[in-house]
Amino acid sequence: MAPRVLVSDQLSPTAVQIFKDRGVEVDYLPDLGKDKDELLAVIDKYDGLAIRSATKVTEKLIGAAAKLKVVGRAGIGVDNVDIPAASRRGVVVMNTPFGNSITTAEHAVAMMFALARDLPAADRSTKAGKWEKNRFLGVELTAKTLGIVGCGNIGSIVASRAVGLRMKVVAFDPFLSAERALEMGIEKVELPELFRRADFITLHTPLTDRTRGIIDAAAIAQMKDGVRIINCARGGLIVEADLVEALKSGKVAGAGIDVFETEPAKESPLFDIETVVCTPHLGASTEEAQENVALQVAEQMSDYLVHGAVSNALNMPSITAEEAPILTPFVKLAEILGAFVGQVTEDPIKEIEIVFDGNVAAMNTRALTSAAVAGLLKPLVQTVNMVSAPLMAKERGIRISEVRRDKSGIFDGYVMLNVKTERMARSVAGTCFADRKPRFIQIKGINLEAEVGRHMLYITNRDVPGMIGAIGTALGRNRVNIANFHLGRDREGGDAIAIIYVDEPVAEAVLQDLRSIDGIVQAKLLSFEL
Ligand SMILES: NC(=O)c1ccc[n+]([C@@H]2O[C@H](COP(=O)([O-])OP(=O)(O)OC[C@H]3O[C@@H](n4cnc5c(N)ncnc54)[C@H](O)[C@@H]3O)[C@@H](O)[C@H]2O)c1
Ligand SMILES: O=C(O)CC[C@@H](O)C(=O)O
Repeated sequence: MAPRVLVSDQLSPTAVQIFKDRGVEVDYLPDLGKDKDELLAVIDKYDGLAIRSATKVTEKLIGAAAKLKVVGRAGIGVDNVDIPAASRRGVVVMNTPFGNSITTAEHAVAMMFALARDLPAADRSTKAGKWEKNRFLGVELTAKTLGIVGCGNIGSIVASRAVGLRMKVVAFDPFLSAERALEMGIEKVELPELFRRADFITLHTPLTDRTRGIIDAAAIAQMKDGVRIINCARGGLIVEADLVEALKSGKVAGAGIDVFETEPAKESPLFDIETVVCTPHLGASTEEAQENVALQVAEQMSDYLVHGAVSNALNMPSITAEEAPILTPFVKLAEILGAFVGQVTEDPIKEIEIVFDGNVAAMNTRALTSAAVAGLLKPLVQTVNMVSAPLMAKERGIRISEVRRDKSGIFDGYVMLNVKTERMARSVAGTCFADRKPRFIQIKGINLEAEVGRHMLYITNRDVPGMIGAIGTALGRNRVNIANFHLGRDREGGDAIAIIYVDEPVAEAVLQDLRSIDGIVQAKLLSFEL
């Protein structure tokens, strides 16, 4: 029987045609995504669901979707899809990472012009017959400083346009290397400096725990008087109440807002402020971008449903059916090693070397490398996947190399990740035993053997008596249950590490408590998707 796909958001007709051409039955019901109950009632009939941002793919919806195999997002952001829930149910989630980047960058640039010359207000006033020539005194963009927060696909396109407009561009992005910034003709700065120097600030990060509320009252206080702020990325990056206050006081001279804390935004205090230009999440809305993303999502979903081929999946590696049983645990291992380094590293990464030792060297190391790089980039680039990770690393000027070598130690095979940042080198190695469970076997050159858990404490300390007791007491005092405790040290009395597998995530206050123990150098909470 032919697979059946539901398109529940507005998508270009190209998508429907492609599904049909590829032998996939398709129901195009572009308003269904807005009606949660109706969607819930019919979703069990479909193998695929093609969406934009209106359809919310919740755990409940996935639970009701008995046949669902793939969700295809015609666009970039997947914050409307519960990916862990989809993964748990074996539903592949795909997006189209580059199809609307130019269009969205152009929207941000359009916002910048609109703010610089007060275009919407001038339009309203002129059409009202007021001819207020003296009221609208704009500012030039030439020679002004644009601060870009998040310089990935879209941010770097905005940068290139702004450079063409003869603006000075400063960018903050932990994954932007100084070399890449130089290549683009922009300056890499830290966030406080960007706030201090920018006349215009534009946001192009995903919405993550680290970026939520990145523009709040405290951030605005550091900015120039009269700064103009643009958000064509995600609502939630700006604390809207704080922005409203700053607009009212005149500290912020204008704001271009395409995305809102709550969408659809039918009302907002921002709407009452004359210097705010709002659009209803139109960043990706051009004929070209919608054509690109519709075509791409329909091709990808059809390929998966008809041939089992996977591309641009956020929760599944691209692996053939034959290699899957052997490779899958090592793909997870590689991703975990990457996630370990990604979570403990704050500097821009310059080099990643992946060593495949023993029997691992004979596997599909490309998939393993992609998984390691995806794991490494994930704490910052939420939507990275195994397909996009190598390209994203390249765009960020990160050099990747692979080393394959014969068995060199007691393990039949293992994977080691050596990462160089601008300031330091890091190394972590792991393997899978017959039980297919990933284990850390070496961190910073220190041997240990630690099964990987969802929540782990990574502690570095001096090798002195009493550390285990002190750590255990601090965790007990804070009612943190220890599932497993692993230790290692480089030499007697030297540097030591502890990897502690805990049942629940640990609060920052507990980490502070641990850090206050004499002899502890650092304590971090790490999370892994298992
Ligand atoms: N308005 C729209 O219609 C529309 C359309 C497309 C994309 N988007 C949104 O635009 C955003 C950017 O998309 P993209 O394709 O450029 O993504 P991307 O992943 O290519 O780039 C995001 C960049 O943000 C950086 N970053 C992550 N955390 C950061 C932090 N704390 N501080 C500074 N930088 C940080 C990452 O290193 C990365 O380079 C996403 O939120 C996406 O959902 C909106
Ligand atoms: O589908 C849209 O209109 C918005 C898409 C955009 O938010 C994205 O993340 O790609």
